[in-house]
Amino acid sequence: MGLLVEGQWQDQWYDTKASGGKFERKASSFRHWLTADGSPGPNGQKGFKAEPNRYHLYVSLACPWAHRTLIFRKLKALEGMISVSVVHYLMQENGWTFTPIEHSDHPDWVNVEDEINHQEFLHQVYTMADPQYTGRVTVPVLWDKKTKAIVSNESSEIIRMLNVAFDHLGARPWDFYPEPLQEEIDTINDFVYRNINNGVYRAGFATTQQAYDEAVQELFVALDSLEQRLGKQRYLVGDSITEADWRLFTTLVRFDAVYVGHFKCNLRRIDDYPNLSGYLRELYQVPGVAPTVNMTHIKRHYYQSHDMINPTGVVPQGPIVDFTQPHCRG
Ligand SMILES: N[C@@H](CCC(=O)N[C@@H](CS)C(=O)NCC(=O)O)C(=O)O
Repeated sequence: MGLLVEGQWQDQWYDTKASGGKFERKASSFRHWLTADGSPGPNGQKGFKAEPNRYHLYVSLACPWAHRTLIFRKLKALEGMISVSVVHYLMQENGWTFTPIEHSDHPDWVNVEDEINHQEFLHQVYTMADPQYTGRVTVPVLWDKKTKAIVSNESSEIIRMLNVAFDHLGARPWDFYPEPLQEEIDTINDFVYRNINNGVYRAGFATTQQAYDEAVQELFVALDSLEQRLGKQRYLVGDSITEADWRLFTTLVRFDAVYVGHFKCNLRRIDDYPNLSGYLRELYQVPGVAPTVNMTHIKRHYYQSHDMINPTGVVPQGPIVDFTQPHCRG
């Protein structure tokens, strides 16, 4: 686990000393935009034109942020237009790697290889795009094969691009960010990001009791309020699935298996919330979503990569969770 400083890899963990034991996530660095015609995106940064077979996603199957982009690629039927490389689930002294995984007979086995740039480490892909890059080397990465550039490494923006940029090229016309709902989606996204998506990390990576206590309290107050909300409506915003649901889903699906134990988010399990657990199963059962969830990568990544939290690297066997049970929603 480390970062690049002026293009040089340095192995170091997050520094929480300066922030009183709190984990503070840094903003992503590459913020260009994919658009139908190559015009600049909403943030005014350089636009890249949507073209079939031009773009590539680097993801970790363990990572909740990267998982969002895989779900959008699947549901928007972009698999034939955007290729993918999966990194090894372990993130240690070299960060994300393409080291081959043994046990190819395992049912959750996937090929771990950079078939596009043939690199060994993801940080080498970052320095191909910017030889002087300083910052963290995170997934997901949206890569332009044509100009050998990183379009974006910010998942919330990549899913917005995938939502519309390829529609004229035959993507499935399923709009997860419809105009009349945008304000409400943005509001709930902010709440879910701070308290839940990033809230579990703020709890898990806290290095003082106070920072942990605060994060856990805020996390469960937020989950309790969403439990209420989902008692009155089927989805987070209105009566159809939106981007806000997928952003919450990737945290919920990891919660009982990883965040309860490894990140000590253990006041309650998602399974203890009738509405949230039914909602989670419903989203999991949307055709195409289940194959994007790889519990082997998820559990092994967290329990084996963070050795300051789990020095033995032992991965627990449970809990037994079955997202295929009836969801009883709607
Ligand atoms: N804001 C980014 C966050 C991505 C992120 O933090 N990914 C994690 C994996 S779950 C990562 O790659 N971490 C490596 C690091 O921080 O060095 C996004 O949503 O795309």
